[in-house]
Parts: sequence; structure tokens; C-alpha cells
Amino acid sequence: MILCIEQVLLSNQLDEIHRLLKDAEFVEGKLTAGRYAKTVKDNYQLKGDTEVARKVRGIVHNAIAQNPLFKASVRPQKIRPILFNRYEPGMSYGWHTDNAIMGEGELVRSDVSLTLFLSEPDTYQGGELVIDTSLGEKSFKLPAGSMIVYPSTFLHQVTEVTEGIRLAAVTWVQSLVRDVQQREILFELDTVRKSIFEQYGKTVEFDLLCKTHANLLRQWVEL
Ligand SMILES: O=C(O)CCC(=O)C(=O)O
Ligand SMILES: [Fe+2]
Repeated sequence: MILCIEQVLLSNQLDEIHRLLKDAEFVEGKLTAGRYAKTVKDNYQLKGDTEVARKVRGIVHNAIAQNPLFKASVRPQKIRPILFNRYEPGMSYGWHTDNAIMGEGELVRSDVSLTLFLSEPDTYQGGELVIDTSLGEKSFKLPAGSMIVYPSTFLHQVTEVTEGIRLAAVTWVQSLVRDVQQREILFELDTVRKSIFEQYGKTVEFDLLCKTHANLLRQWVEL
């Protein structure tokens, strides 16, 4: 299940983030890549241990964590600290898979990867996120403030930026439900029951759907 979620950040939050990132210190992106991904990762990453970094991480983390569509589709258990990528002309991130296990102290299994686009698509050339899905390669370049959420199991790349600057926030999530198909079933049941409730109220059918949803969640959840 690949999901594009619009307007995760509002324009005033985007303005604030761009203001904070304008003079912030960026370091080599290779510092946070796995052994093999390092060889194809060519971008900059916001230096993590500064006041500015903590502030922008907070804004983006809260916006993602509170997004209703993200919560319903991903069922987040742990969210890794947000990273901020900057690609300048000539930079790209070649084909790679994200590490399965992340973190030092508290380990996180990456079930879901996400990119929250921070630059408007017409301000840079190239810089598409390309995902090698079971239906072939799919390319994504979303409006600033929109986010793509995809299973971490896919190979993916960011194509070379040839003009302008591509800023994006990325992170990884361990889900309460490890299996992507189970997550999709729960998400769709939840969507249907919400719509039934809105149209018909708390009917017998709605109660049965709630029961099925809760019982499947009980079977599949990992705490
Ligand atoms: O910048 C992006 O859209 C994705 C970056 C990426 O794949 C990664 O940081 O692992
Ligand atoms: Fe990646």
C-alpha cells in the first residue's frame, strides 16, 4: 500500500520550516546511511544535534503523528527521528533498500518509509522519488507539504536534481501491525465503518464491522 497524503503541513508551517532551515548547518548525508546505501547516497542532511534541528523535527513529527490518514493507514508504534535531506544540482540517492533495523538504544524495525516533500515541484528539476513496486517503477514528486508513505520493503531511489534545491523530510516507522496486507485490510475496514456511521449511524451492521475490526486488530497487533 503506497499512500500519498496531502497537506500534512500547512503553508504557515512550511514557511516556518524554510525560515529555520535557510541558515541551518547541513552535513554529508552518507553519515546516516547503511553500509551499501552509503555508496549511492549523495545529498546533505540537517545536522541533528542543534536547537534548530530539534525545533523543525518537533514541528514535522507532530504534524505526521497527528495526521488522521497516517494514523489509520500506518498504525505507528515507533517513529524514528525525522531527517531533513537537501539535494543540490548534481545530487541524487541511487537505488537502495532502507535498513531493516534502525537506532542504537531503542531499536526500530522499519515497516514503513516516508518522504514529506518540503520544496514545491516547480522550484527544482529532477529529484523524483522512484519506487520499484510490483507494478513496475513509479515516480513521485509531490507538492510541498504532501507526504508519501510506502512499505520499506521496496527498492527506491531519488533521481538526480539538475536545477534548484530539493528539501524533504524523511523517516521510518515501526507499525503495530507488521504485515502490509493486514494493515491494508484494517485500514479499509476502518474507512468503510466510518462511512457507514456517517451515512446510517450506529446500526447493527456498524457494530458488527467494529467487532470484526477490533478482533482482527487483536489478532494481528504486536505490542
Ligand atoms: O529523499 C527522499 O525522498 C528519500 C530518501 C531516502 O530514500 C532515504 O533517506 O533513505
Ligand atoms: Fe531510502
